[in-house]
Amino acid sequence: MKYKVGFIGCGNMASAIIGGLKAHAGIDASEIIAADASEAAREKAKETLSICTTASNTEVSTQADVLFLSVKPQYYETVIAEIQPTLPAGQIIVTIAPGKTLAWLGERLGDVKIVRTMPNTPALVGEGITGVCKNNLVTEDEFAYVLKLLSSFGLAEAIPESLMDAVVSVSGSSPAYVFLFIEAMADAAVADGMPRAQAYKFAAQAVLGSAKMVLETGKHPAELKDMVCSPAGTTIEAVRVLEEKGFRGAVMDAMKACTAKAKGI
Ligand SMILES: NC(=O)C1=CN([C@@H]2O[C@H](COP(=O)(O)OP(=O)(O)OC[C@H]3O[C@@H](n4cnc5c(N)ncnc54)[C@H](O)[C@@H]3O)[C@@H](O)[C@H]2O)C=CC1
Ligand SMILES: O=C(O)[C@@H]1CCC=N1
Repeated sequence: MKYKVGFIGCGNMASAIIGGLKAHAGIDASEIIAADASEAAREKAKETLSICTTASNTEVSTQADVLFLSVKPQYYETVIAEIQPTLPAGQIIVTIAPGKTLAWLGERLGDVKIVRTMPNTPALVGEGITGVCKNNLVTEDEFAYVLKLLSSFGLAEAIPESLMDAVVSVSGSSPAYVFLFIEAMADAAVADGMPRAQAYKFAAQAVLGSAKMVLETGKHPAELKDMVCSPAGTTIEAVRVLEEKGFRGAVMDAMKACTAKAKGI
Protein backbone atom coordinates (compact mmCIF):
# COMPACT_ATOMS: atom_id res chain seq x y z
CA MET A 1 0.00 0.00 0.00
CA LYS A 2 1.38 3.39 -1.01
CA TYR A 3 -0.06 5.71 1.68
CA LYS A 4 -0.06 5.33 5.47
CA VAL A 5 -3.45 6.99 5.87
CA GLY A 6 -6.35 7.57 3.47
CA PHE A 7 -9.62 9.45 3.81
CA ILE A 8 -12.87 9.07 1.92
CA GLY A 9 -14.54 12.44 2.41
CA CYS A 10 -12.31 15.40 3.22
CA GLY A 11 -14.51 17.89 5.06
CA ASN A 12 -14.38 19.35 8.56
CA MET A 13 -13.50 16.26 10.58
CA ALA A 14 -11.05 14.74 8.09
CA SER A 15 -9.21 18.08 7.85
CA ALA A 16 -8.96 18.31 11.63
CA ILE A 17 -7.65 14.74 11.85
CA ILE A 18 -5.12 15.29 9.04
CA GLY A 19 -3.84 18.42 10.79
CA GLY A 20 -3.11 16.35 13.90
CA LEU A 21 -1.53 13.46 12.01
CA LYS A 22 0.88 15.82 10.27
CA ALA A 23 1.75 17.84 13.37
CA HIS A 24 1.96 15.16 16.05
CA ALA A 25 1.92 11.61 14.64
CA GLY A 26 5.05 11.81 12.49
CA ILE A 27 2.98 11.31 9.32
CA ASP A 28 4.18 13.36 6.36
CA ALA A 29 1.71 15.02 3.97
CA SER A 30 3.10 12.79 1.20
CA GLU A 31 1.90 9.74 3.18
CA ILE A 32 -1.74 10.91 3.22
CA ILE A 33 -4.31 10.69 0.43
CA ALA A 34 -7.93 11.86 0.45
CA ALA A 35 -10.83 11.41 -1.94
CA ASP A 36 -13.76 13.80 -2.06
CA ALA A 37 -16.72 14.09 -4.40
CA SER A 38 -16.51 17.88 -4.27
CA GLU A 39 -13.86 19.66 -6.32
CA ALA A 40 -13.91 22.59 -3.90
CA ALA A 41 -13.16 20.26 -0.97
CA ARG A 42 -10.30 18.63 -2.90
CA GLU A 43 -8.79 22.01 -3.82
CA LYS A 44 -9.06 23.21 -0.22
CA ALA A 45 -7.40 20.04 1.11
CA LYS A 46 -4.58 20.30 -1.41
CA GLU A 47 -3.97 23.97 -0.62
CA THR A 48 -4.31 23.96 3.15
CA LEU A 49 -3.03 20.47 4.00
CA SER A 50 -0.63 19.81 1.07
CA ILE A 51 -1.89 16.21 0.79
CA CYS A 52 -2.58 14.18 -2.34
CA THR A 53 -6.25 14.35 -3.39
CA THR A 54 -8.40 12.51 -5.88
CA ALA A 55 -12.01 12.25 -7.03
CA SER A 56 -11.74 8.45 -6.99
CA ASN A 57 -12.72 6.70 -3.75
CA THR A 58 -11.20 3.43 -4.92
CA GLU A 59 -7.85 5.11 -5.61
CA VAL A 60 -7.77 5.75 -1.88
CA SER A 61 -9.34 2.50 -0.69
CA THR A 62 -6.78 0.41 -2.60
CA GLN A 63 -3.72 2.32 -1.43
CA ALA A 64 -4.05 3.18 2.28
CA ASP A 65 -2.85 1.14 5.27
CA VAL A 66 -5.41 2.91 7.47
CA LEU A 67 -8.59 4.10 5.77
CA PHE A 68 -10.87 6.68 7.42
CA LEU A 69 -14.49 6.73 6.26
CA SER A 70 -15.11 10.44 6.80
CA VAL A 71 -18.32 11.04 4.86
CA LYS A 72 -21.68 11.80 6.50
CA PRO A 73 -23.48 8.71 7.86
CA GLN A 74 -26.11 8.77 5.09
CA TYR A 75 -23.34 8.16 2.51
CA TYR A 76 -21.77 5.20 4.34
CA GLU A 77 -23.94 2.60 2.60
CA THR A 78 -23.07 3.70 -0.97
CA VAL A 79 -19.42 4.43 -0.23
CA ILE A 80 -18.96 1.02 1.40
CA ALA A 81 -20.69 -0.74 -1.51
CA GLU A 82 -18.31 1.05 -3.89
CA ILE A 83 -15.04 0.31 -2.05
CA GLN A 84 -15.76 -3.08 -0.46
CA PRO A 85 -14.62 -5.19 -3.43
CA THR A 86 -11.34 -3.22 -3.63
CA LEU A 87 -10.13 -3.45 -0.02
CA PRO A 88 -6.58 -4.81 0.32
CA ALA A 89 -5.78 -7.52 2.87
CA GLY A 90 -4.63 -6.25 6.25
CA GLN A 91 -6.07 -2.76 5.88
CA ILE A 92 -7.60 -1.10 8.96
CA ILE A 93 -10.87 0.79 8.38
CA VAL A 94 -11.58 3.62 10.82
CA THR A 95 -15.13 4.98 11.01
CA ILE A 96 -16.13 8.31 12.53
CA ALA A 97 -19.90 8.33 11.95
CA PRO A 98 -22.51 8.14 14.72
CA GLY A 99 -24.84 5.15 14.78
CA LYS A 100 -22.87 2.87 12.47
CA THR A 101 -22.20 -0.10 14.70
CA LEU A 102 -19.42 -2.67 14.27
CA ALA A 103 -22.13 -5.23 13.42
CA TRP A 104 -23.70 -2.95 10.76
CA LEU A 105 -20.27 -2.20 9.31
CA GLY A 106 -19.17 -5.85 9.41
CA GLU A 107 -22.28 -6.95 7.50
CA ARG A 108 -21.35 -4.60 4.67
CA LEU A 109 -17.54 -4.62 4.78
CA GLY A 110 -17.08 -8.33 5.42
CA ASP A 111 -14.19 -9.81 7.42
CA VAL A 112 -12.04 -6.69 7.65
CA LYS A 113 -10.36 -4.92 10.53
CA ILE A 114 -12.65 -2.14 11.79
CA VAL A 115 -12.02 0.54 14.41
CA ARG A 116 -15.16 2.54 15.26
CA THR A 117 -14.55 6.01 16.67
CA MET A 118 -16.33 9.22 17.64
CA PRO A 119 -14.08 12.30 17.49
CA ASN A 120 -15.06 15.98 17.88
CA THR A 121 -14.18 19.30 16.22
CA PRO A 122 -11.88 20.60 18.99
CA ALA A 123 -9.48 18.24 17.17
CA LEU A 124 -8.93 21.29 14.95
CA VAL A 125 -6.97 22.92 17.78
CA GLY A 126 -5.42 19.71 19.11
CA GLU A 127 -7.92 19.47 21.99
CA GLY A 128 -10.25 16.76 20.71
CA ILE A 129 -11.42 13.69 22.56
CA THR A 130 -12.21 10.48 20.72
CA GLY A 131 -14.03 7.38 21.95
CA VAL A 132 -12.69 4.24 20.27
CA CYS A 133 -13.67 0.55 19.97
CA LYS A 134 -12.72 -2.25 17.58
CA ASN A 135 -13.84 -5.53 16.11
CA ASN A 136 -12.07 -8.75 16.97
CA LEU A 137 -9.98 -8.83 13.78
CA VAL A 138 -7.96 -5.82 14.96
CA THR A 139 -4.96 -6.94 17.04
CA GLU A 140 -3.96 -5.15 20.25
CA ASP A 141 -0.86 -3.75 18.49
CA GLU A 142 -2.95 -2.44 15.61
CA PHE A 143 -5.42 -0.92 18.07
CA ALA A 144 -2.55 0.77 19.94
CA TYR A 145 -1.28 2.17 16.62
CA VAL A 146 -4.71 3.62 15.74
CA LEU A 147 -5.04 5.09 19.26
CA LYS A 148 -1.65 6.74 18.71
CA LEU A 149 -2.87 8.26 15.43
CA LEU A 150 -6.05 9.50 17.12
CA SER A 151 -4.03 10.95 20.03
CA SER A 152 -2.31 13.30 17.59
CA PHE A 153 -5.29 15.68 17.82
CA GLY A 154 -6.30 15.31 21.47
CA LEU A 155 -7.18 12.51 23.87
CA ALA A 156 -8.23 9.08 22.59
CA GLU A 157 -9.73 6.46 24.88
CA ALA A 158 -10.87 2.90 24.34
CA ILE A 159 -14.48 2.46 25.40
CA PRO A 160 -16.99 -0.40 25.16
CA GLU A 161 -19.09 -0.12 22.01
CA SER A 162 -22.22 0.05 24.21
CA LEU A 163 -21.10 3.56 25.30
CA MET A 164 -20.51 4.93 21.82
CA ASP A 165 -23.93 6.65 21.56
CA ALA A 166 -23.25 8.33 24.91
CA VAL A 167 -19.90 9.53 23.54
CA VAL A 168 -21.71 11.14 20.59
CA SER A 169 -23.74 13.17 23.07
CA VAL A 170 -21.09 13.99 25.69
CA SER A 171 -18.20 14.91 23.37
CA GLY A 172 -19.03 14.42 19.66
CA SER A 173 -21.94 16.87 19.66
CA SER A 174 -21.29 18.76 22.89
CA PRO A 175 -19.03 21.44 21.40
CA ALA A 176 -22.21 22.81 19.79
CA TYR A 177 -23.93 23.16 23.19
CA VAL A 178 -20.83 24.80 24.63
CA PHE A 179 -20.73 27.27 21.72
CA LEU A 180 -24.38 28.13 22.40
CA PHE A 181 -23.49 28.73 26.05
CA ILE A 182 -20.51 30.93 25.12
CA GLU A 183 -22.63 32.86 22.63
CA ALA A 184 -25.38 33.44 25.19
CA MET A 185 -22.91 34.58 27.86
CA ALA A 186 -21.24 36.94 25.39
CA ASP A 187 -24.63 38.36 24.32
CA ALA A 188 -25.42 39.08 27.97
CA ALA A 189 -22.04 40.79 28.42
CA VAL A 190 -22.74 42.87 25.30
CA ALA A 191 -26.09 43.81 26.85
CA ASP A 192 -24.08 44.96 29.90
CA GLY A 193 -21.97 47.18 27.62
CA MET A 194 -18.94 45.05 26.78
CA PRO A 195 -17.62 45.21 23.19
CA ARG A 196 -18.54 41.99 21.35
CA ALA A 197 -15.03 40.71 20.55
CA GLN A 198 -13.99 41.20 24.14
CA ALA A 199 -17.18 39.48 25.34
CA TYR A 200 -16.35 36.30 23.33
CA LYS A 201 -12.82 36.32 24.71
CA PHE A 202 -13.96 36.63 28.34
CA ALA A 203 -16.73 34.02 27.97
CA ALA A 204 -14.54 31.50 26.12
CA GLN A 205 -11.58 31.89 28.49
CA ALA A 206 -13.92 31.39 31.47
CA VAL A 207 -15.15 28.11 29.91
CA LEU A 208 -11.59 27.00 29.08
CA GLY A 209 -10.35 27.80 32.60
CA SER A 210 -13.32 26.09 34.25
CA ALA A 211 -12.79 22.96 32.15
CA LYS A 212 -9.12 22.94 33.13
CA MET A 213 -10.06 23.18 36.81
CA VAL A 214 -12.25 20.07 36.49
CA LEU A 215 -9.50 18.17 34.68
CA GLU A 216 -6.54 19.34 36.76
CA THR A 217 -7.82 19.62 40.34
CA GLY A 218 -9.75 16.34 40.36
CA LYS A 219 -12.38 18.13 42.49
CA HIS A 220 -16.09 17.43 42.05
CA PRO A 221 -17.75 20.06 39.80
CA ALA A 222 -20.17 20.85 42.64
CA GLU A 223 -17.25 21.71 44.95
CA LEU A 224 -15.75 23.96 42.29
CA LYS A 225 -19.15 25.64 41.86
CA ASP A 226 -19.40 26.19 45.62
CA MET A 227 -15.95 27.85 45.59
CA VAL A 228 -17.35 30.53 43.25
CA CYS A 229 -20.59 31.15 45.17
CA SER A 230 -19.87 33.63 47.96
CA PRO A 231 -22.58 33.85 50.66
CA ALA A 232 -25.10 36.55 49.68
CA GLY A 233 -22.92 37.11 46.63
CA THR A 234 -23.45 37.59 42.92
CA THR A 235 -22.89 34.04 41.66
CA ILE A 236 -25.52 32.33 43.80
CA GLU A 237 -28.08 34.74 42.33
CA ALA A 238 -27.15 33.56 38.82
CA VAL A 239 -27.17 29.91 39.94
CA ARG A 240 -30.64 30.38 41.50
CA VAL A 241 -32.02 31.73 38.20
CA LEU A 242 -30.37 28.93 36.18
CA GLU A 243 -31.97 26.35 38.49
CA GLU A 244 -35.36 28.11 38.22
CA LYS A 245 -35.09 27.97 34.42
CA GLY A 246 -34.22 24.27 34.43
CA PHE A 247 -30.68 24.66 33.07
CA ARG A 248 -29.39 21.25 34.15
CA GLY A 249 -32.60 19.47 33.18
CA ALA A 250 -32.48 21.13 29.76
CA VAL A 251 -28.91 19.94 29.20
CA MET A 252 -29.77 16.39 30.26
CA ASP A 253 -32.93 16.30 28.09
CA ALA A 254 -30.96 17.63 25.11
CA MET A 255 -28.32 14.94 25.56
CA LYS A 256 -30.97 12.22 25.84
CA ALA A 257 -32.38 13.40 22.49
CA CYS A 258 -28.88 13.38 21.00
CA THR A 259 -28.14 9.84 22.20
CA ALA A 260 -31.52 8.62 20.92
CA LYS A 261 -30.83 10.18 17.51
CA ALA A 262 -27.37 8.55 17.40
CA LYS A 263 -28.97 5.14 17.99
CA GLY A 264 -31.43 5.71 15.13
CA ILE A 265 -29.04 6.94 12.44
N1 LIG B 1 -18.58 17.73 12.40
C1 LIG B 1 -18.50 17.17 13.60
O1 LIG B 1 -18.53 17.83 14.65
C2 LIG B 1 -18.32 15.67 13.70
C3 LIG B 1 -18.57 14.86 12.63
N2 LIG B 1 -18.45 13.52 12.77
C4 LIG B 1 -18.71 12.64 11.64
O2 LIG B 1 -17.68 12.85 10.70
C5 LIG B 1 -18.17 12.56 9.39
C6 LIG B 1 -17.84 13.72 8.48
O3 LIG B 1 -18.48 14.88 8.97
P1 LIG B 1 -17.97 16.33 8.58
O4 LIG B 1 -16.50 16.32 8.34
O5 LIG B 1 -18.53 17.26 9.58
O6 LIG B 1 -18.75 16.50 7.18
P2 LIG B 1 -18.37 17.40 5.93
O7 LIG B 1 -19.63 17.59 5.17
O8 LIG B 1 -17.57 18.59 6.35
O9 LIG B 1 -17.39 16.43 5.07
C7 LIG B 1 -17.83 15.31 4.36
C8 LIG B 1 -17.17 15.33 2.99
O10 LIG B 1 -17.55 14.14 2.32
C9 LIG B 1 -17.68 14.46 0.94
N3 LIG B 1 -18.49 13.43 0.30
C10 LIG B 1 -19.84 13.29 0.29
N4 LIG B 1 -20.20 12.18 -0.38
C11 LIG B 1 -19.04 11.61 -0.82
C12 LIG B 1 -18.76 10.43 -1.56
N5 LIG B 1 -19.73 9.61 -2.00
N6 LIG B 1 -17.47 10.14 -1.81
C13 LIG B 1 -16.46 10.97 -1.39
N7 LIG B 1 -16.69 12.10 -0.68
C14 LIG B 1 -17.95 12.40 -0.40
C15 LIG B 1 -18.29 15.83 0.92
O11 LIG B 1 -18.04 16.49 -0.31
C16 LIG B 1 -17.59 16.49 2.10
O12 LIG B 1 -16.45 17.23 1.72
C17 LIG B 1 -19.68 12.31 9.53
O13 LIG B 1 -19.92 10.93 9.54
C18 LIG B 1 -19.99 12.96 10.86
O14 LIG B 1 -21.11 12.39 11.48
C19 LIG B 1 -18.02 12.93 13.94
C20 LIG B 1 -17.75 13.70 15.01
C21 LIG B 1 -17.89 15.14 15.01
O1 LIG C 1 -24.23 16.20 14.24
C1 LIG C 1 -23.75 15.13 13.87
O2 LIG C 1 -24.49 14.23 13.42
C2 LIG C 1 -22.26 14.89 13.99
C3 LIG C 1 -21.93 13.72 14.87
C4 LIG C 1 -21.29 14.27 16.10
C5 LIG C 1 -21.13 15.68 15.79
N1 LIG C 1 -21.61 16.00 14.64
